[in-house]
Amino acid sequence: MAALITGEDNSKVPTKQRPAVYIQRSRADDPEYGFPDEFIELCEEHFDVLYEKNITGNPELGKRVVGAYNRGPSMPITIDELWKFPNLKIVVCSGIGWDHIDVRGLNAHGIKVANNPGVSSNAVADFGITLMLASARRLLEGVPVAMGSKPCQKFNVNWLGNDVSFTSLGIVGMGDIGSKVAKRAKAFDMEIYYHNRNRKPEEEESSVGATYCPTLADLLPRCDYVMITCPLTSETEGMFGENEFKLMKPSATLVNVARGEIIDQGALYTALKNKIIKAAALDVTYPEPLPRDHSLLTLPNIIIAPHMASATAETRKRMLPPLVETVLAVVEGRPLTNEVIL
Ligand SMILES: O=C(O)C(=O)CO
Repeated sequence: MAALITGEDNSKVPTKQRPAVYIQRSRADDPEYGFPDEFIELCEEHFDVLYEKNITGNPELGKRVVGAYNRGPSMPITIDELWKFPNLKIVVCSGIGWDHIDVRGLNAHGIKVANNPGVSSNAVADFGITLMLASARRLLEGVPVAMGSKPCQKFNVNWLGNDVSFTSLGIVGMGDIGSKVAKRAKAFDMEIYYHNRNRKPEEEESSVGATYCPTLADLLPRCDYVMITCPLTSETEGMFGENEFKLMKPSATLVNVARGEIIDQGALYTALKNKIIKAAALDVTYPEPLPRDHSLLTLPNIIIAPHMASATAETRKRMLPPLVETVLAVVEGRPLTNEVIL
């Protein structure tokens, strides 16, 4: 087994010349963050391992780094951070999103970028449905009253929420996550509409029976719930603004499990405050977290989660082997199926 390099202890620098990987932050730094120990162990089967805090002490090892692992959008990896790895070939994002990585900048230095698609789609789809149900059934208003953190006088009010079953859902972004949301929503007998760059006949012809909407203007007026599941790109940034909220039903709820920047948050505040739309349920915002005095946090008709849609123990475990496999493929000159190509 290769030595695990731990910052201060440079006596453990391995002598065996094999490729190395850089892990942006490891559990060795803080057990609440970063990649689990299991990932380090998987990496060690093939590579020597370098962490951010011991780069300076290990120039020789830095030269052997071929792959760098990025923890996620909360920790963007910068070109400045990577200059000590002259032989770096690839930056691998732990999740699906790669919008926090300067793909063009890295490509210009001959460094590829890859993401980790597929493995977290079920968890993210589950969470989108969770947010939709929690918002519709006023879960976050009721629970603190029942559990004692809010005054109990309201205990016996009617707690009237709204139905989800037999309503309509608009899915914005019919990729793997959108498709899994559609299947789940069908089990609630929801009418499914979708908007996507490309039409997806399989979603229309399957039992989901989704209806394609070529524009948001077609989709929004028809939907009781709208869920954003598309990537953040220059086309989708700010896609939901004042005009889109006006096109939505006043009884509609917007759910976002994609990226905060897809919604113009100022316009969302105005739409929720003035009841242009009924509610929002977000797993993502910008920045994350929102400053404690942010206007969105003053509204009663919003739920905000801490970007936790993919956070299940099983999903996080499944995410690990493909990360190792991606760098191995590069080392062995095999084709990549998950390279981010712009
Ligand atoms: O995988 C990602 O990029 C996510 O943000 C999951 O929530």
